[in-house]
Amino acid sequence: MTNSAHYASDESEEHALLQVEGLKRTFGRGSGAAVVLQGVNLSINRGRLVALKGRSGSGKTTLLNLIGALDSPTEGTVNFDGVILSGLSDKARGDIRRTQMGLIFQSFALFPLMSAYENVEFAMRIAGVPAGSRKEAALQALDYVGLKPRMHHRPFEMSGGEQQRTAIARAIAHKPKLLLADEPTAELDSRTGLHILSVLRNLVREEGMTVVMTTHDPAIMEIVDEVYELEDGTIVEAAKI
Ligand SMILES: Nc1ncnc2c1ncn2[C@@H]1O[C@H](COP(=O)(O)OP(=O)(O)OP(=O)(O)O)[C@@H](O)[C@H]1O
Repeated sequence: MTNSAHYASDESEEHALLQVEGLKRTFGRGSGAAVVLQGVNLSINRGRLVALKGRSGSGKTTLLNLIGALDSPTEGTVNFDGVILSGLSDKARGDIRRTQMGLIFQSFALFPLMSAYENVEFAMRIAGVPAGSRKEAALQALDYVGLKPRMHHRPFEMSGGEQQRTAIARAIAHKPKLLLADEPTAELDSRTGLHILSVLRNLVREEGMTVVMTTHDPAIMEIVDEVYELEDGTIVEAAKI
């Protein structure tokens, strides 16, 4: 990032990894338009584990997609590590997402014909990690989530928890600053879900990663540092724990 025009000028906000201001997202136009986010503000510092909660349809995934530069706001800004995402070209935004963020989806979204190792290695190729360091980084990430012994298995040969741990390994292998997870425990039984949460907790505690996840899961509230509650597209409660 060398284009200083995209850097935020406010020195006092320097420490926040993520600063969301006046974020609005409307889908459609005219009388059929759906206003899904109507002015969301939040500020998240490095090394925090953060939950976005709210009932179904409150706008959690929409907000996560905007933070992850998968979508563009109708109004407002997402400032990621000093860079206003909507001020960038599509390519520059994609580069930031691939190299500085990691994404985990509810449905794991693994390539079915690739082993766990190949899934992780392939994602690093996409993230532009040099060939010489991919193998070691993939093994390290798989080891971190406790999956090294099963790394040659393909998704259909793994349990749901193992698939989700593969998805986490894939999302962290390139050492992103920010990990975004959309309902990471939704498809899992409660015990497996707790295991996944402890992996996320450790990533924050031991690696200093910043994690933002959407959830309906009450167990998640037990382990997070901050909770933002969304209702009808606005934050109705923000709690630092
Ligand atoms: N591309 C789109 N076009 C039109 N409406 C959309 C689009 N994406 C989301 N919405 C609407 O925005 C609202 C919020 O959706 P969103 O997925 O952000 O909610 P959520 O809080 O994540 O819900 P859930 O907990 O069920 O996943 C919903 O009413 C949804 O129908």
